[in-house]
Amino acid sequence: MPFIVDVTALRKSYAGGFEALKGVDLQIEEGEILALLGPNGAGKTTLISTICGITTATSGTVKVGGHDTVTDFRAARAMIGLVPQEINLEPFERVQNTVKFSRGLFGKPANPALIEKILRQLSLWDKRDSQIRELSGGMKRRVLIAKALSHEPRVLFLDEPTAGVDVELRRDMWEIVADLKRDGVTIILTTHYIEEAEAIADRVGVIAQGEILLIEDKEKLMARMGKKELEVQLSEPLREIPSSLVSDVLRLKKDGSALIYSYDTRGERTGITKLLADVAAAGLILRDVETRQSSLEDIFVGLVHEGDAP
Ligand SMILES: Nc1ncnc2c1ncn2[C@@H]1O[C@H](COP(=O)(O)OP(=O)(O)OP(=O)(O)O)[C@@H](O)[C@H]1O
Repeated sequence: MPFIVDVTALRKSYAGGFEALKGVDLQIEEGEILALLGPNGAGKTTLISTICGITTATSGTVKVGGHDTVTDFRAARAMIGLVPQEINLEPFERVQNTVKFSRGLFGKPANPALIEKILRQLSLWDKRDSQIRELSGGMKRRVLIAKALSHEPRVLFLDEPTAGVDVELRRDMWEIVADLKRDGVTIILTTHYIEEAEAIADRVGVIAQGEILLIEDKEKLMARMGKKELEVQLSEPLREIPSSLVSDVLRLKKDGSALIYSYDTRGERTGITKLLADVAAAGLILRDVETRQSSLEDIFVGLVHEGDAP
């Protein structure tokens, strides 16, 4: 099946010569949720804006639903819904009218039943006659999503949908995204919140300094790069690791209360039995042991940090 979004060798230099995208390739399958993670200034918004045809690429091609976003702009744009980072709504307009108007801009005939469905899905139906200025920040974000969905796009871009919203609303947003996926909408979102990618994405892309450093199925990524740690809590804190135990995979917790042992979950042997025997032989008394899996956050920080290296 052809990709619903197909980006090839995309470059963008802004006036002044700053290269915000340095040859990005990105293929997205219909119906998936892709989370793009990256530090400030990585190029996430530039990438989304270029795919949506709001920013002009310096070179490279973008196809959405098989339509080139330059030579076949209208057909490509009709397939795309974009929820921008900034709230750019008309304060005196009413919710329902704003959403209807957005649909009209795409030359689509009025469809009150669809607008009602969208407003209900986003819990905005009760607010349909409110003026935008009367809404809370979270409600305004929902209106942005409703506008973006009004022309029935197949691909929805959400640029930091939950930046600055409270925990409850963030969870509501995640449910909204899951609902849209069930309706078959492909979703690409940018985020600074790793737990957001962990919670909702099928695939995760990491972008830094205008390049995609990695793009992979979330579960596989976590299994492949995941390391485990064993924390051996001691009954008496230590000042330093006893010489018989010194190794590159063992470190002392800052307060000296525990030894932290890293091991690879894929290895045939974890080395834990030997470690515990060595700990006992060194005369240390254990209080407790705990294991933990490294998170997407550890993976992300490691990658972006590597990207900074000269
Ligand atoms: N119109 C512009 N003119 C010149 N430089 C720009 C312009 N827009 C963005 N940039 C630069 O391009 C780089 C990428 O910006 P972009 O907004 O795409 O990053 P981002 O990953 O979305 O960041 P954030 O997470 O902070 O939103 C930044 O260094 C930014 O300063």
